[in-house]
Amino acid sequence: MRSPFGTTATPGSGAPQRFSPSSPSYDLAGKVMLLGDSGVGKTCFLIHFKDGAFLSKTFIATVGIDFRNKVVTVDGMKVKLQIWDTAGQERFRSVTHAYYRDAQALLLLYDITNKSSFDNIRAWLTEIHEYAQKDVVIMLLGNKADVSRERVVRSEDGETLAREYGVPFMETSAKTGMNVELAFLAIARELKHRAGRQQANEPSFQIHDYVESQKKQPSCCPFV
Ligand SMILES: Nc1nc2c(ncn2[C@@H]2O[C@H](COP(=O)(O)OP(=O)(O)OP(=O)(O)O)[C@@H](O)[C@H]2O)c(=O)[nH]1
Repeated sequence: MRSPFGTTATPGSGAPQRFSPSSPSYDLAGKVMLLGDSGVGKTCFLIHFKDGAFLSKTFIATVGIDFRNKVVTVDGMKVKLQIWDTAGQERFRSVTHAYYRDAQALLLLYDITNKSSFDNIRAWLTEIHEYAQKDVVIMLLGNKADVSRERVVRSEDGETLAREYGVPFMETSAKTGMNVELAFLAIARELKHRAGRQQANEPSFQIHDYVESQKKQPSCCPFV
């Protein structure tokens, strides 16, 4: 039986189990998908998290879907994130829909320098509600926060939209790395929390509070 977190589960128990020493070197695993319009920076976001590097300026649109694994440590627990990078182009949508169903978390990106990528977020959320699990963790990310001169979406607008849908929000930069790791760490902590892996003395985890307390703001926001 497959557990909702991809870990080995005792048949009938339903709960994720700790891996034995002979099993892979992580305690918990989860599937995360990157979604958003073409060109918002999903591939760069993943590459920055995985390799700490920013890809060249050449934009090569993702074809179909691809994934990378990375293990992060949260309070001594190793959480393997299987991160799926989807193609933002409309013509690949039917392919990516098939992958929504067993994702535990979705990072939904728009580009702060591209208004239509922000305007399309509602349509993305409609698709998510149609195809993803009801309790999927969603985080809204306004990417390319490093290019403040070309900003056309105010940070407040991202915050208002996120509040409307009850999801955490932050601005990010796949170029400088601003809030990139934080987004994945917040997801890993939430997965750990949902799997009931809190220590007895740990306070209950609230993803909104965690993101709000940890996120960095862009150094200057001269948007008028
Ligand atoms: N300045 C800046 N440029 C970025 C950032 N993230 C991505 N880019 C650039 O934006 C372009 C598109 O980035 P990708 O990561 O390929 O976009 P994508 O969302 O994966 O696009 P699809 O694969 O078509 O869905 C590339 O030229 C990147 O170099 C960022 O945070 N800041």
